[in-house]
Amino acid sequence: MKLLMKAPAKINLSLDVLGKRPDGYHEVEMVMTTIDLADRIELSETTDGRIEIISHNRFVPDDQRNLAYQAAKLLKERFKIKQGVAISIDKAIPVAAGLAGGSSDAAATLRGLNILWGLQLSMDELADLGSEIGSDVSFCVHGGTGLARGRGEKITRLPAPPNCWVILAKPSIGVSTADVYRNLNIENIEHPNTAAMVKAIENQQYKDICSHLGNALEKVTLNMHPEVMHIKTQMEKFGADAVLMSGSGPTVFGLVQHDSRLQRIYNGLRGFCDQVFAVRMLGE
Ligand SMILES: C[C@@](CO)(OP(=O)(O)O)[C@H](O)COP(=O)(O)OP(=O)(O)OC[C@H]1O[C@@H](n2ccc(N)nc2=O)[C@H](O)[C@@H]1O
Ligand SMILES: Nc1ncnc2c1ncn2[C@@H]1O[C@H](COP(=O)(O)OP(=O)(O)O)[C@@H](O)[C@H]1O
Repeated sequence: MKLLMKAPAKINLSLDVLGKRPDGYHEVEMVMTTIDLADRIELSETTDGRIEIISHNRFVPDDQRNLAYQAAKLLKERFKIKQGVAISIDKAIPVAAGLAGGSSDAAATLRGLNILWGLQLSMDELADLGSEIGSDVSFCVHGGTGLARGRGEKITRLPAPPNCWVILAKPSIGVSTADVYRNLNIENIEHPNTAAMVKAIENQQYKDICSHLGNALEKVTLNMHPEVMHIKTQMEKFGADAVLMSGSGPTVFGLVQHDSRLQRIYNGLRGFCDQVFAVRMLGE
């Protein structure tokens, strides 16, 4: 049997870091939402018991380092599954971009194998398992919009934000999440207002969402990679309503409601940036 799964990217509308934990991770508060930029994952049952990764993207590992591989291994071992699976990854989400592509592939693999192997696990149980693979996997299991706490694995669902376009531009550099957290100075963080962002979403106030976009990691990545600042400035200049870096970066996203302005921003960015996308939020 074969199963085709959609693995959407996320953006962080708000990302706050509250402190460093004894386990080396950081305590965070993040408002995240999935967007209609997605990898496609095809899961095919095999009888040889092996887990195989098929990917034609040179930045995506095709062995046990792949987060989708780790998701399959976790379920196979925990539930003593004899069958194998071939996982084919058709990559649309830029890699190491702050868009959780790898985490979303892992989440889609968990959701898909839950069906293929008849495990009957709830979304909460799958999200708990996902947190063993990476901090963003729990959110990606649920998708939609959510408030993430802890190291990112404690999820409270939120309603869909009001309709708007999301324009993404990824400079041609990859950023290591671990490096960004390592270079963060805990004493000198500009904290976004998470509660105000949650309220803006609950009240469907697009303008308030725009004014409360904020990311405590942005300054760190901007210092490491000045080209990210250039993209931010250009996106603002071309007329986005609000602009922010997603996650640990380097992808920058802009929000805009009017179609005419969307075209202008898209064309302007394409003039100097190879990877530009205009997508919708997926909502709840
Ligand atoms: C920054 C964020 C925001 O959504 O996303 P990305 O930019 O990676 O998309 C996440 O916090 C990233 O989540 P994820 O990429 O799953 O992180 P993990 O694999 O768990 O951790 C990678 C490394 O980041 C650091 N890390 C991660 C999460 C966290 N709350 N505190 C940390 O200090 C740790 O050094 C860890 O070794
Ligand atoms: N399925 C996957 N897709 C992309 N990258 C993966 C995957 N599995 C493991 N990786 C590794 O994870 C790293 C971070 O990838 P990604 O999830 O795209 O970035 P981010 O954490 O910035 O959102 C990559 O450099 C890559 O080596």
